[in-house]
Amino acid sequence: MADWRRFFLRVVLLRKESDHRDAAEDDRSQPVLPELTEHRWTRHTEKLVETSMRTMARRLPSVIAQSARLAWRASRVDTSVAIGLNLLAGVFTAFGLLATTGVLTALFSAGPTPDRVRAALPSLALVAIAAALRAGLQAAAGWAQSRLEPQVERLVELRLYELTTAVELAALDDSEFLDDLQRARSRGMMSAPRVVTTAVDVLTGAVGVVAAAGTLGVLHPLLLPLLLLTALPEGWASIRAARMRYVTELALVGVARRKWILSDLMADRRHAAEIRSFTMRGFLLDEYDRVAAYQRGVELDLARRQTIARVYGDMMQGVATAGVYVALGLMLWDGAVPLAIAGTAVLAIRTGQTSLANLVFAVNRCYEEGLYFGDYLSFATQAEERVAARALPSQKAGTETAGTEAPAAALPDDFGKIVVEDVTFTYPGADSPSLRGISLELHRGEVIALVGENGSGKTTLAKIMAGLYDPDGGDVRWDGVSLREVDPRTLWERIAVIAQEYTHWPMTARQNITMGRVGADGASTETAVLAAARASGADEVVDGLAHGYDTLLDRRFQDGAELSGGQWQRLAVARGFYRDAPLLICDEPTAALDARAEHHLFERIRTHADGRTVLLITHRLASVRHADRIFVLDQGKVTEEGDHEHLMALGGLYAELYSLQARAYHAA
Ligand SMILES: Nc1ncnc2c1ncn2[C@@H]1O[C@H](COP(=O)(O)OP(=O)(O)OP(=O)(O)O)[C@@H](O)[C@H]1O
Repeated sequence: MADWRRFFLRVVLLRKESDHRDAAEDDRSQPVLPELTEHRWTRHTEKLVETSMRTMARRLPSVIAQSARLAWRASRVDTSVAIGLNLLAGVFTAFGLLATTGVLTALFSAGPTPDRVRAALPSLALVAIAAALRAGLQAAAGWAQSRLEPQVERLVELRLYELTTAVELAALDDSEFLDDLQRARSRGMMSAPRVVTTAVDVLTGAVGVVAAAGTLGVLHPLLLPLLLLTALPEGWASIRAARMRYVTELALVGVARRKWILSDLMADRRHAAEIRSFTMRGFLLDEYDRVAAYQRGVELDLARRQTIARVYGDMMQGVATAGVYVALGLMLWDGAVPLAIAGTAVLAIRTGQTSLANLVFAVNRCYEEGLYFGDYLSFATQAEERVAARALPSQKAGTETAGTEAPAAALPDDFGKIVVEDVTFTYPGADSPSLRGISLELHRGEVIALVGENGSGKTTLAKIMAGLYDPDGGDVRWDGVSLREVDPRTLWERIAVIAQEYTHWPMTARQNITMGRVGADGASTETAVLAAARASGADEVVDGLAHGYDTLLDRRFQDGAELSGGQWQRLAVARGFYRDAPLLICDEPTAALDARAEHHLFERIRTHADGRTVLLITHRLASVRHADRIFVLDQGKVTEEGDHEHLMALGGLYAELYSLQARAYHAA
């Protein structure tokens, strides 16, 4: 944005704010919480405020081309019908106007009235046929246009979610990427059908203008500029009203965000208990009222100024129309145009006026939606690039996203040894590495424990071993096969992860265990579900549910059940056991479990969880003393390694932490 424009915009906004402060009825017009405006969320509004009609006209073709491509992909038939019928309707508009000349010529000719009317009938029939055909074509084109909307919507939504579920996990730790995703998901995705609709509106308006202008050109070349003269004031008024809306939106961005946050706090079930116990109701309602009062003031002012702009527009249009009629009168007087042509010209000018005003409005909307749709497109391109960068060579050939071809290297179904070699990793945007050269080995059938203080890197290492992040340096190999060389999905087929932060899936208890993976037949799936539930203690939870395994676990739905934190964790553990995977990664699997359930689970893990290899992360050190080997992590490095006895004899961090916990139990 040019500096002077930035300055001007700021002055406009500051002036508006001070106006509102002056006009405030009481001190409730200003919110008391801090400002929530963020530039990156307002960039398009700023752009719209400063965009001139010329810039819009210059950039519009590329927006229209984008929307045409999108519409074409969504439905070739509906796109062709919407465009083709609109063009045809334009032909009939022009045809109907020209036929009107015939009607008027007959009516204005000399002779008795019945004869004149009879003479006008053939042209009148043509006018009626043209009008009926035009209306029919426009209705059919409108139908195709509205059919396009849901198809475009489906296309862009599916594409977005294909990408969000395919990008590597690290992308979702990148705040820039997350911001772009938010923009694409909220306004960008919504704009896709709108950009297509408004592009068709631009076409409809343009066809109407061309039809009217063409007719006027045929009637008399001087009539053409008259059309522009009368239509411009209304176009000016509608653009000006839209600009005012953008400026107001810009000024209210912070206010609107605060309103959403407050309404979410007051209406969401998660906050309900705290609002009551901390007696926050009055404070929140008061703040909401202040924000709403401020917003109302600004919006009422907008309505007033928009009305004034429209009244000016209407007045100017009235003057221009009067001027046109005077000019037409003079042309008639002068004999430059016959009366019938002048009559048709009046009709053509009215048709052209409406179409031109619609066109200007549609151009403005199409450009606006195009800017937001641009967010969607740039996010999709960015995400596609990320997916392609992660894809293996064989996956890249001929595929847009990862996931349709065979992996470059085959991962063994089971393994003899997993080697982690000198792994380093820094989260996107983080200042320091979370892992600094970690090396360890896991042998088939072992129980390996990772221990260490908060933030030492245990979960990060587990995620790298689970193929959720690629290490920056070093490697993880399954019997010599590097995880970098395999399709991560083949790895995910061979591991089960009981994560530290797991999802409370709003599905049935059974689906929470199977997670879409069902066995060869219903009976074997049921047996596996029951075994996994027994192993984790989830069977006791399910026994207490109204519909057993078919109970929906979400209170937002009818008959949905609410589970406690520990009950959810039992289900998460059952999910891990249900996946019959050779490697089981358990990250704090007992944090919410009661003592009995915890003991039961660790017993199973100690006995190798039915033959699996287990990577266990826990702070309950009493539970790791039976692990085959224990790795102690400190600030992203392995500082101690060995079995319990060895580490206790070493007298290092493990011994210190273990003794601390042991003392706490014996203190009483
Ligand atoms: N998504 C993330 N983005 C940036 N930094 C992260 C992210 N997740 C973890 N970290 C950082 O990486 C370091 C290691 O975190 P990690 O979760 O691996 O520790 P941990 O040993 O599992 O801790 P805890 O015992 O508390 O679960 C920490 O300093 C943490 O702040």
